[in-house]
Amino acid sequence: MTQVTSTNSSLLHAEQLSSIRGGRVLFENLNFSVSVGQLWQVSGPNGAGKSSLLRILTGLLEPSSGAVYFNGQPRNQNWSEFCQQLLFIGHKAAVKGELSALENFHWQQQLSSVKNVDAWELLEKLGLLGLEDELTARLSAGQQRRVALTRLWATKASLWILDEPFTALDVQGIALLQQRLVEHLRAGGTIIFTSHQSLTLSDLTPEKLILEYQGESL
Ligand SMILES: Nc1ncnc2c1ncn2[C@@H]1O[C@H](COP(=O)(O)OP(=O)(O)OP(=O)(O)O)[C@@H](O)[C@H]1O
Repeated sequence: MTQVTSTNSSLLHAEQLSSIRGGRVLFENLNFSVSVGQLWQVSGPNGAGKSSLLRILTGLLEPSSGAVYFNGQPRNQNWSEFCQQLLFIGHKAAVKGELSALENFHWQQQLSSVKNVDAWELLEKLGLLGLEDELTARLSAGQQRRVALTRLWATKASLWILDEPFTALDVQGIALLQQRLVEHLRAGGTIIFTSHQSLTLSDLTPEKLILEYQGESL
């Protein structure tokens, strides 16, 4: 497992993080620091604990031990600011199947409080024009992913945590997402993502955190 030393200036710092799930140690005493403007890729084999780690970083899952710091303070003491700065998209498409693409976008837009995005332009950019009234549950996996990714164009959050964001996307969708990630980084944003593919965004090479599969059960 790659470990990186802590710095006080980090945006997000993981201190001695351990996770035990399903009677198996996924990772132990994991330390790393993510600075503002960095791109981090978490990789490793199926079941290594990548999604679990991302969920711990977002606060959706408690670590078995250790702590997460945000802007130099325990994240829980900084919770409101952390939530304002965070955009998390999990590995499931995270869309409401009973709503249309357009309704999903409006619903997300309400949550993000970003109002100045033209929904029609965005749907066109994401290749969803003509499908806007279709129930999202009836769209293909890649189209559902595109609906979920509309959030990346309508957010003020600076810290993006994305679990397998490229899943199900076609070549054009991957290029569009890569372009959006580069824009966010160039604007000073920070991204932590998981992917099984090695990735270079423009001239930006991600910092790597590699989890190994710990096969032994407790
Ligand atoms: N809800 C759960 N309850 C109990 N154990 C779980 C749960 N979800 C995951 N696990 C355990 O955690 C392990 C790691 O799962 P996780 O989804 O974090 O791996 P991953 O590295 O993201 O895998 P993949 O590459 O397949 O997405 C699983 O193998 C399973 O043993």
